[in-house]
Amino acid sequence: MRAEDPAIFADDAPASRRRRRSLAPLRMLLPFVARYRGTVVLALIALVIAAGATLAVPQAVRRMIDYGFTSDSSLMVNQYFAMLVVIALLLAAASAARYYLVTWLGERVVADVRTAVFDRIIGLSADYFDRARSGELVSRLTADATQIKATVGSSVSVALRNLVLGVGAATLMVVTSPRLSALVLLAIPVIVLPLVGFGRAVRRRQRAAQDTLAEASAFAAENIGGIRILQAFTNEPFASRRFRAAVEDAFQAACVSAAARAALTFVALFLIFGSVVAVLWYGANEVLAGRMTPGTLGQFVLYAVFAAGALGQISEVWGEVQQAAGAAERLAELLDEQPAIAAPAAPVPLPEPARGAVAFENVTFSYPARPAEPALADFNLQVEPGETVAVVGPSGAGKSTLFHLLLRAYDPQAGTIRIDGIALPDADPRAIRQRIAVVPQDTLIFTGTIAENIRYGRPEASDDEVRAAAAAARVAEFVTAMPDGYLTRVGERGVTLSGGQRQRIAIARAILRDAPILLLDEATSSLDAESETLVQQALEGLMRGRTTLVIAHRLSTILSADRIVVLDRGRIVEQGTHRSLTAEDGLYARLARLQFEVDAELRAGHRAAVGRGAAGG
Ligand SMILES: Nc1ncnc2c1ncn2[C@@H]1O[C@H](COP(=O)(O)OP(=O)(O)OP(=O)(O)O)[C@@H](O)[C@H]1O
Repeated sequence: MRAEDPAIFADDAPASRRRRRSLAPLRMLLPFVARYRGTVVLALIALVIAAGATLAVPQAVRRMIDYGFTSDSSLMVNQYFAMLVVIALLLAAASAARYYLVTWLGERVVADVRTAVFDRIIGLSADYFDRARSGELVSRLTADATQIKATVGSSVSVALRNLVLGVGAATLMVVTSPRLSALVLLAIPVIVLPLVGFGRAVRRRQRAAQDTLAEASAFAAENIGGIRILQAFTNEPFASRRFRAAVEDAFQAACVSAAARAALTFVALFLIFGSVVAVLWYGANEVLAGRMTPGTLGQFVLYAVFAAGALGQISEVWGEVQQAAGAAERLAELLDEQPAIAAPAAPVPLPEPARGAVAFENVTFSYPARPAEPALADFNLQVEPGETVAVVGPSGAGKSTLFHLLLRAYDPQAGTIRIDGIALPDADPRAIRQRIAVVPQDTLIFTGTIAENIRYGRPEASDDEVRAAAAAARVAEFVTAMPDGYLTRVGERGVTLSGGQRQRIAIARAILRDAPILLLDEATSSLDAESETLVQQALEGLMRGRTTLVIAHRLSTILSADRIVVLDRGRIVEQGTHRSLTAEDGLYARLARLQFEVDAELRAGHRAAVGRGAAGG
């Protein structure tokens, strides 16, 4: 989707709204966690020690109440307090260790998940990106992954700690006073049943909140990406309104989710502590009747508070774990995505040395997004090694589609495409792409230095090779005038460079890549005469000795091509040289009259003006 048509946003539903109730999606994390078994075991040990130390506290408290205060010997009191200090020390050390280990695990796992998801995304083929929205993918990599970090790095450990503590406290409650415990047992269904119901509602609302947030992120990413177009169309108020609406939706969804969670917390805390008060009241009467010591009641109440607190905390993090299950599901969907185009089990190696022969044989292809409309129909074209073929034709004729198919972004539904005699599906797509250099119409410039941007053509190239490519592509001409030379930083997408400069960087990349086949999509944006001459010279250097398919927009390119192929609606309608095709007076002649001659006239006019200016100066 393009930045200039944000209206499409409104019609887009989020990629998936499947609702699942279970925690099963969290299973995807198992292989990631299993890599760090040692840490998991250490964390569990720390967890059990901390829980054990906590559970020892009420024992010490009972002794203190029953014997400590009544005994004449102050030695006993000292002993119990010393015991409490040791317990506190153990508790503190084990809790700190558990905190560190579990946080480490959370950070580690989420780093691994992020890397795995990113690797998977960049390995997917073009048809996936025809459907997907980059903003939403980024939101999954950031927001969803963070959610999982919170879960693995804290919620799960809180839940586990409270589970151990809760079970331990409950057992010790029974040991301390079976009668009071029976009373508590009666209260449990009263507590648990409403919690389960509320938990479901919370989960549903949280996934909704997360989905709306991803919507807002996708919208922001698209519009910031296309900020210049957005501003040029003065669509700021419109975009602002749309974003505000998306953010408000996210806010509303978050509020609903928070309200549900607040209600859950209210119900949980009130029911739990209400029950404790009831039990305490009963126990107090038992003590007054002399059926129980005050220390035992104190111990029981402490265990009950621990058990209740544990249950309360579990109910609180339960929502977070549910939320993480939603996030894990979204990431698992990405990890399960299979690229439509992958290397065969036993790829056929491309012949060495490369010759650069290209053949389209009876190729019929329609884009997956538009299956009824063939972009190429029964298309045949043989390009000899070293030959330059100019492809011309009206907009939408299928010119760029030829490039997509050669690069194996898509597979045709019928026919075969060969490079050096090997059918593309038989080879490794990466091996094919390594034989091809692309100079696109719009050069993608990354944030970084000019040298880094050129090196994109072949990351392992040496500094000298980068410099040589830059010189051949006439990049050197403008780089030497820049304050930091090749180390000058260019803004995101090259906003600090002119169109001609960006094109020359693209050419330098292709020169550095040094591939036998060159796919050149000439820029339509007109350059001034001087830039154009420089770009033209750079291109001539690049095309020499390579098989070149060029989507041509300039007369000079067409005149220097060995052959011109005229495409219309996915078929070749004419072939020949400029001279023969002009004589035919068909589609080419019409296009040439409309486009190329106008170009030539403009240039002639421009040169005359420059000449006059020079003469006058
Ligand atoms: N990713 C895509 N999904 C669906 N249809 C597509 C896709 N890309 C191109 N098309 C359609 O395929 C047809 C051929 O497009 P192609 O980009 O090859 O034309 P072109 O000759 O390069 O046009 P232009 O000169 O305007 O760039 C067009 O009808 C176009 O709308």
